[in-house]
Amino acid sequence: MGQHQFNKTNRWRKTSSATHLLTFLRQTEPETREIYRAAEVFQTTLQVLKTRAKQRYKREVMTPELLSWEDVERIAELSKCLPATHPDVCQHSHLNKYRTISGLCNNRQNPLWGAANTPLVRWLPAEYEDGEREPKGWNRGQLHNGVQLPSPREISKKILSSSSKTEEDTYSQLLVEWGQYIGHDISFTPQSTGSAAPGSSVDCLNTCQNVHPCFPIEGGDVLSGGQGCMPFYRSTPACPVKLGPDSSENLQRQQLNSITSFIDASVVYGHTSKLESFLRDLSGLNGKLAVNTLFEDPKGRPYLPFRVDCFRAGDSRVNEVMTLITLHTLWLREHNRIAEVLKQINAHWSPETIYQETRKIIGALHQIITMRDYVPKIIGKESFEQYIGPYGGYDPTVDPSASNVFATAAFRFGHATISPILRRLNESFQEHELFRHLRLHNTFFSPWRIVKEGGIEPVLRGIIGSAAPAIGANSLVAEEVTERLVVLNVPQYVDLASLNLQRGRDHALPGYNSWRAFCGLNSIKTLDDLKEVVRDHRVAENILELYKHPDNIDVWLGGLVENLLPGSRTGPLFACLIGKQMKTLRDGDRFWWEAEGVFTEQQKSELFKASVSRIICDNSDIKEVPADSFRISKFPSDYVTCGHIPSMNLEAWREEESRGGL
Ligand code: HEM
Ligand SMILES: [Ca+2]
Repeated sequence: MGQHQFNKTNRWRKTSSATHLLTFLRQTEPETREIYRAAEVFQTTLQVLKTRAKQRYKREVMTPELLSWEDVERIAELSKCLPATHPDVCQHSHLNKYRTISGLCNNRQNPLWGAANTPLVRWLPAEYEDGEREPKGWNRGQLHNGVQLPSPREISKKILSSSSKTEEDTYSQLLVEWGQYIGHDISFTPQSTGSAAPGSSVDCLNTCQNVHPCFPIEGGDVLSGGQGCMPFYRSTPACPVKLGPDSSENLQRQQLNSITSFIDASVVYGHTSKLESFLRDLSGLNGKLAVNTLFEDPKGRPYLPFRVDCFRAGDSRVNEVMTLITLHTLWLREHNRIAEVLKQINAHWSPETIYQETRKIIGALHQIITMRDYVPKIIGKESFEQYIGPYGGYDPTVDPSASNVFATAAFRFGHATISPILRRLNESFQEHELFRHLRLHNTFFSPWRIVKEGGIEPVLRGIIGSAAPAIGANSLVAEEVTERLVVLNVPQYVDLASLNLQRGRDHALPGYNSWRAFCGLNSIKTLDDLKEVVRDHRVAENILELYKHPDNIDVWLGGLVENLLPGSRTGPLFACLIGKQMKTLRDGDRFWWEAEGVFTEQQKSELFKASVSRIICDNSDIKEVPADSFRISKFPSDYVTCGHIPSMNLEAWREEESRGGL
């Protein structure tokens, strides 16, 4: 612990509770902001014209009825919101060796597929209230299937929020944490901020009216900040990917994914050159990532670098919870460890080659751990075979972009698996004497706790040494996140379950039944049908009582309460949607670790030896681990020493000097 620490500590004390600190967190990159400002101008212009037309003709008028395609193109041009042109640089041979940082050109025919700052794709058409951009629930009093939609906060309180969670007996907390971590490699949907909407002077924190970009959540309770509703910012719109008579879908509001959808360790390296440069140790000439220059852990191991007083990593959500910081820190260390070994093996490699080769390995490890160790436990072995199956090589016809329903509903299944307690364990895997367990809300945006409270080890032991919460139909989303969640730009507690439901409506996701049909599952027509598929009869009754019509059930809620498939943590709908998405992320990725020509056979067999347990052994003070850290094991009887955990032999990366690097 350096002497700097104490000065820094005071600074933390003063600022950690201040809301302005939050503006440094979950921040979107300037590139993303520019894109969504243009999209806001474009969408707002169309909206204004549409509203005028509605007043005049006394009915809903769709944009193609109102404007010619030339008009639309002109508006897009003036808004600087033209479809992104395809760069014709994708044939360059240097794009064969390593991924671009933005994901561009992964697919040579469709360079934007899976790239950062492209729209979330639709697997089913959007269902806006006005057909184009007003979400369901926007026009109060508007009926859906003859009834009004229930308020997300009411649904949350009556069905989702739970004060207790039981533990399950198979998996460790790592299964939950890996879900959040890898979700942050796949999608990040940026939100508009109050100032983003051109010409709008409305402050979303102080209004209960639906005025772009504010879509406040009604429900007059304690979370409403005294004004009767909870603030909510709509997700930013995307610019159209195509304009022309056959692309009316592009005139509908679409949402952005600001990061690469590929499982490419963008969580570690970022998704823009600027961020990547910040994260690299360019002056060290060693291919490593930059580390924190003010603090290191008690054993001299590095922390993530700071920006202001928060950690900075490839994904801006890193500070949200201490468990995320812990996983990010492990990967930073693993990069630097591998880079060092590769430099020893290939002394002739340039720093750039060391960096890129290490990045390639780290990307592959993210893919292996996700697809081999994580996904089958989530959707079950049978669904894995049904929706994903064995690898058959790169398929350039597959679009690997994240789908809207995956990011906005299916992969948020994880919110029902959040533990209300963060366990911090000592070397005997008992509650730490100095750093006690914490209620989850005390771990939000608390990077200082890692530095001041024993480094990552107490949290890491808690992640592998405590059981994941069981998923019960009547104990769904922990009160720690329905009553005490902290998010960017909102200086009061918010409710994650309400945000998820409102987000689904904001994005115009079709209802639960439409998605069941998409997955070939039967339609729910009656209470008895619902009772068949939902784990708990009382929950099924409550749902129909609130929604009144089964077609209105929000997809996130419906998916969440389904009977779990055997040996899985999801019901049939989410297993289908997650399975389909994972398949596209694998088959549509030219750099998938198993794709031909990406790694040699020998390298592949080394990569396959990797595991989270090994990464913990190599990059922390923990020297006894479970053989499989995703499974809960008894300490010490079922733990093994690190010497028994297989590790990659990086000799497989040795290259003759003549073949050179970059
Ligand atoms: C302590 C744990 C967690 C917290 C505090 C948290 C919090 C949040 C918040 C605030 C959002 C944005 C909500 C909105 O306004 O729409 C979000 C989005 C999301 N979360 Fe979580 N989450 C946690 C765990 C998880 C887990 C375990 C998973 C999955 C296994 C997950 C998957 C997602 C996904 C897929 C999104 C949407 C990402 C995007 O496209 O922007 N989260 N989460
Ligand atoms: Ca990614």
